[in-house]
Amino acid sequence: MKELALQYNIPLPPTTKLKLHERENRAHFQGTRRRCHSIRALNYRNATSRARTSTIPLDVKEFEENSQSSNYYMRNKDEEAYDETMSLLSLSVKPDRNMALLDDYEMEEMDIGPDDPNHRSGYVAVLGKPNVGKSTLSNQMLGQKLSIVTDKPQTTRHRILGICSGSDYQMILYDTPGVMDKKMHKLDSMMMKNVRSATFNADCVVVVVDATKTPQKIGQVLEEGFGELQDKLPILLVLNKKDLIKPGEIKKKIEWYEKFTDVDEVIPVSAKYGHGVDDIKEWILSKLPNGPAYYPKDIASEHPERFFVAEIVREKIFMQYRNEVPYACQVNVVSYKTRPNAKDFIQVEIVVEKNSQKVILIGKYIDISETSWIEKDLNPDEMEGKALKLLATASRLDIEDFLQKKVFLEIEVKVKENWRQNEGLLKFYGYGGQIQAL
Ligand SMILES: Nc1nc2c(ncn2[C@@H]2O[C@H](COP(=O)(O)OP(=O)(O)OP(=O)(O)O)[C@@H](O)[C@H]2O)c(=O)[nH]1
Repeated sequence: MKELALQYNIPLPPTTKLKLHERENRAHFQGTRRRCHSIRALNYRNATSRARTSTIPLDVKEFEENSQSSNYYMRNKDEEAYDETMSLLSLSVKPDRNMALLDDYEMEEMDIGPDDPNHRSGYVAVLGKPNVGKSTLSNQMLGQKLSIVTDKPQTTRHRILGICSGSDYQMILYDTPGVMDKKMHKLDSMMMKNVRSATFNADCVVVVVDATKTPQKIGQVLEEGFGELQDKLPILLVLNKKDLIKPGEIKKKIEWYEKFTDVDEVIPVSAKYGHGVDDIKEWILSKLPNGPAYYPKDIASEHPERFFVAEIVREKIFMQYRNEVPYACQVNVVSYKTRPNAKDFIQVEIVVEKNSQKVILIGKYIDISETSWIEKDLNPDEMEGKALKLLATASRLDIEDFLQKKVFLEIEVKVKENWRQNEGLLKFYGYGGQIQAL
């Protein structure tokens, strides 16, 4: 009956549909469990009736129409209001725990025990200034790389949701963009708004600071994170990069933070080397409320695969180019086709603000100051036009490693003047708190 309904695209009650989706996912990701980046949020449900392959990207107009209907749905949690065409994933809605309820077969399959009164679950917002190591720490806690890590500040643009599960707990981490002093573009303001909505859902907050820097009050970080929120959440201050300073200095800095900030605890760590990460987990667990899991335990993120594909390409851009160019790039996966007897076909566009940036990305001429990939003994003339090819190869290898399968990757560079100031485009690119679900 359910299969027939799906076949003829007859709307099903949301819960049924969600369960069907879970089964599809389980079959699809057989053998690659830990890499399953499935989606189970409340407002993703109707995307389940579409094929996993999505070829036609939404345009800005369609996006706006859909986001309106999804807001409508959020206001009226009434199944009649469910819009069959919507395929947007809201990053600010906490899923209903009941939506994750599974049948016996699924519980057994996913290694979830029966109702455990001591089970804990909740949301954790990871906040801090740019480049302090938030993404490195989140990746360490998750045990896999979900957020991109570079030596350049402000590389995290979206809130990355990572799910870390154990037999008796589930912590859902929001790795947020670094809190900035100055907001240069509309993009920066929208990113900061998203930082705030991460704490809106959170049960506790982890503020990361750089141990090599002079201690600083964390007021701005908390203000950006909490906004108008009245209730103060438990706050842990993580003194990161302890490997770079002397033990005596660590002690002094811990004392300073304990004395001059209003945090519940200070823990020194070295996220890069995994030192102290278990202490952070232990602190978080002590703050999470009792309750069942929000997501099945084998799921690592709520974001779709195409989101991570775009993030991988963005990371490679940061590694290959210098100065302003990486910051002016927006990466979109415009088409992702899974093909049964061929490699997956992924089409990516990189949007830049000026033609001069496009020229640098493609590598039509080489400006040593803008690129970091050029090797000293290579003649720049020989490299002409090869920059994009190098970028595509580096990206493809990482995407294949991430997806655990071979892909065909095509990258195109486009110019959209001042996209970082264009609110409509920014929302379309996911900075308004909603990303395209497929
Ligand atoms: N030595 C050392 N380096 C670290 C440590 N943690 C992070 N780093 C480095 O610090 C740099 C920034 O790390 P990220 O994790 O990208 O920092 P972030 O806070 O997420 O940065 P934004 O995207 O700007 O918000 C990278 O080069 C990391 O390798 C650490 O414990 N020790």
